[in-house]
Parts: sequence; C-alpha cells; structure tokens
Amino acid sequence: MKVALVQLAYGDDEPVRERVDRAADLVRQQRGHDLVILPELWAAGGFDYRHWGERAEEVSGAVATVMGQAARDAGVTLLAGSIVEQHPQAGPEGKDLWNTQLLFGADGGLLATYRKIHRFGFGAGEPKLMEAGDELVLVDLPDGAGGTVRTGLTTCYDLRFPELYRALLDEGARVFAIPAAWPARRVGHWTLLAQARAIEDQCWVLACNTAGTHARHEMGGHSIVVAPTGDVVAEAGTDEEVLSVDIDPGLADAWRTDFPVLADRRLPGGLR
Ligand SMILES: O=C(O)CCC(=O)C(=O)O
Repeated sequence: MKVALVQLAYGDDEPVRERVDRAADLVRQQRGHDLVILPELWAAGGFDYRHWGERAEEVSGAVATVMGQAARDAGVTLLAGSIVEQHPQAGPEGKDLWNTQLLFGADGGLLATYRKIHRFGFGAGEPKLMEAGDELVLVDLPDGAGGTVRTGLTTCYDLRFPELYRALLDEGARVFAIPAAWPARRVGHWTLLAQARAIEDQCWVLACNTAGTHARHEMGGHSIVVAPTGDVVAEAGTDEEVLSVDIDPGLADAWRTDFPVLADRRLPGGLR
C-alpha cells in the first residue's frame, strides 16, 4: 500500500484560495499512491482562531469540492486533513463549528468525515469556538492489493489520549491516520507518542503534521510513519515535504502473531 503524507508548509502571507489550489496540485502529483494524507486545518490555519469563523464551511463546501476533484484527478484515496466545519444545527454546547476531517474516494466522492474528539486549547481556541466530536470513525481503505485495511481516523491532540486508540483497536483498526498541526515546541512529544500508539496497539501510524509558521505558531513538521513493530519507517524534516512510503498492512497481524502482547490484556476488577 503506497501512502503519501503531504507535510504542507504555510504562513500568514499565503491567501487561502492560493493555498487550496497549491494543496490540490500537490495531491494531483501523488498519482500512483493508494492513500494521500494532508494535515489538520491547513486551509483555515491550524492556530488562526481569529479567522476560523469566516473560513468555516459545510462538508460540501469549497475546500471539499476542490479536494474531491483532486482525489479523482489523481485516482487516490485522499484524507484531506480537516476543515472548520460549520453545520446549520448547533451541537450540545450551542456552537456550530467542528474540526472535521474529510475522506474522499478515488472517484472523488466523500467517503467519511471525522469530528475531532479532543479539543486543544485549554479553554481558548478549539474548546471555546468548537464542539467536540463524539463518534469513533473507522474506514476500510483500499490496500493496493485488491483488499482493504481497517483504518481509524484521529486528529492531532487526540494522539495524547491512548484510550481512544484502544477503542479503535477494539473495533478492528490496523492503521491509525493522524492529520495534525502540532507545534515545534512539543514536537518531541509528537514523535514519541506516535511511536507509543504504534507499539501499544500494534498498528501502523501515519501521522501527517504541518510545517511553516502561521499565527505566531511555529509548526513542528516531523511527519512520521511508524510500523506496528514500533520501527520508524520514515520521518520528515521541518520544511514542506512529501513522505512517500510503501507499507505492508499485513504486518499488523503478522506482528500480533509473532509478539502476542495484545492477548495478555487484563483489567483489574474495579476497572472492568
Ligand atoms: O498536544 C499538543 O501539544 C498539540 C496539539 C495541537 O496543537 C492540536 O490539537 O491542534
């Protein structure tokens, strides 16, 4: 299964429309891959809270339209990172925005959406402006060999919450796909937690971060592909870069057989 992680770099000086066209061109250049992944909130700006309201759109909006076309032009499954989703019906906290991933099939059709469950910002940014998602999302993605591989979708800060990945594992995940806008200051946590999730759940981790500096936040880059064994198969630097990697989805099951740690899971009585 050939995957491409498009570690987009952007700053405040690039108009959103140009960024969208540039990202679409990068996706079109990935023809031949089975899966292409973009980072979190790359069009609206991962930390550009002030502009989220005006840049919000429905899951059938302008960014989605361009990304669907790019997926179809390239003939790839495209996890187009996330958008600031505006929905006519407000959520339980009375807000109408979500941080929502868009997944397109190779025919350009929208296959799935995932609303970020853990909002980052400690009372500012996401928790102030957005609702939290509350649904696990798993999709069976083409594995490049005529089959499919069960893939769990999560976003950025979700990476800090191992119980979410256990839940995805228990729903059959072999791969975790993780678009992000993770800052440079804590990039050590990012690479370490990506490896931890791969090791503890014996899954592939495909973690696509943002590069560049926007809204006074330097992004960390270091997009990373980690095998179910914990081996780092590829890791980007800090600039814009496309990580192109051939992964064997069957390695998750092979490794679980070789090293059957998941079969030894136990919960003390009170936690069952
Ligand atoms: O957890 C972190 O350190 C960064 C998370 C983050 O930037 C996000 O979820 O947007």
